[in-house]
Amino acid sequence: MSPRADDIPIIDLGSCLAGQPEAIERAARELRAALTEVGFYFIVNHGVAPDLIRNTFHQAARFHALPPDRKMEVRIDKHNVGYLPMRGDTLRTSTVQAVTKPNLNEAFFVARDLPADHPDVVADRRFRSANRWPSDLPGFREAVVAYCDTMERLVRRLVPLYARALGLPPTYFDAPFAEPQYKLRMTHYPNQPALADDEFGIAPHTDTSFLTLLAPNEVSGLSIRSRDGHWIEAPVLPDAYLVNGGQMLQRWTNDVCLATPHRAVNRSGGERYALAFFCDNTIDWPIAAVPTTVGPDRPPKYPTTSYTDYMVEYQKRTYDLLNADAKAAD
Ligand SMILES: O=C(O)CCC(=O)C(=O)O
Ligand SMILES: [Fe+2]
Repeated sequence: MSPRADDIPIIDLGSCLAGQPEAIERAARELRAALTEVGFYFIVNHGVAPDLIRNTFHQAARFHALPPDRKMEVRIDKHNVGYLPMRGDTLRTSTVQAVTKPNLNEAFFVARDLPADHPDVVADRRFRSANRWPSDLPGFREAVVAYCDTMERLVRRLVPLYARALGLPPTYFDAPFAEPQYKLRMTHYPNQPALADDEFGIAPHTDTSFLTLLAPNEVSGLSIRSRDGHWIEAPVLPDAYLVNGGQMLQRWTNDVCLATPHRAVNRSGGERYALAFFCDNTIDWPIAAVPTTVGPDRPPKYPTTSYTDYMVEYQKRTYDLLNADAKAAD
């Protein structure tokens, strides 16, 4: 049995990142179990410097401490970058339960920091925009970009394990993840002392991602719905990233891997911040079930899609604010 924190497996990346073949195969076996039975796992010895993580949490707090009008200057746009105000989204897409109340959080979203003269930025290509950085917040952009670069490197080291976990050659995901699409969500959850019935910091949902990297959080509040339907509080495990699969992973694996519902409520008595790095394949890569997850008895459950098509539809259903903007533009 591999180690677990409550019901969530812990995968030690130390020796696999050092390239030991047996360690890679063992981690791949543990990863398969995690992805198919739980949908969440912790990673330890991931190589991300604690100072970098601490500083990125600090940057999240710095951003959210800005006056509201400063934050509204970088209000979220159709590319899903920028500031999402408190109660700015309702997770209507949730298959977990009917969600009617908007989320009690505010968030700042960052994507790959494309230069203003990048052809996709110039063309205003959906989800390939320049980021919306706040003015007069020295060092913020550099720190956040450094964090995203580190997360991207970690994903590059994880995808060979995903390939092995799925019985594929280790290089299988290298090309689809050559330039991954990603979003860093820097979320602020105010303390919620009295919990209204269906009001959450973030309501029960599954992520859209292939994988999400949740930075080690000292403040608890996240719960995960187990397959038998009860909610498990995610333990606070110092220095461990918590990783989960989302809807894109289900599509890539024909539902062999789980997208496990989760939710967060901050009852810590203080502020809670979260750093969620949602990562997907290169924007144009066709998203279809990998060969080891289909067969005569297991036909593909989903039509082939693309990041853009999928996210356009998802956003329409999720973001109140964008919908209001779109209506105003009609
Ligand atoms: O706040 C957390 O710990 C998790 C956040 C989350 O699930 C999300 O942003 O999708
Ligand atoms: Fe999530």
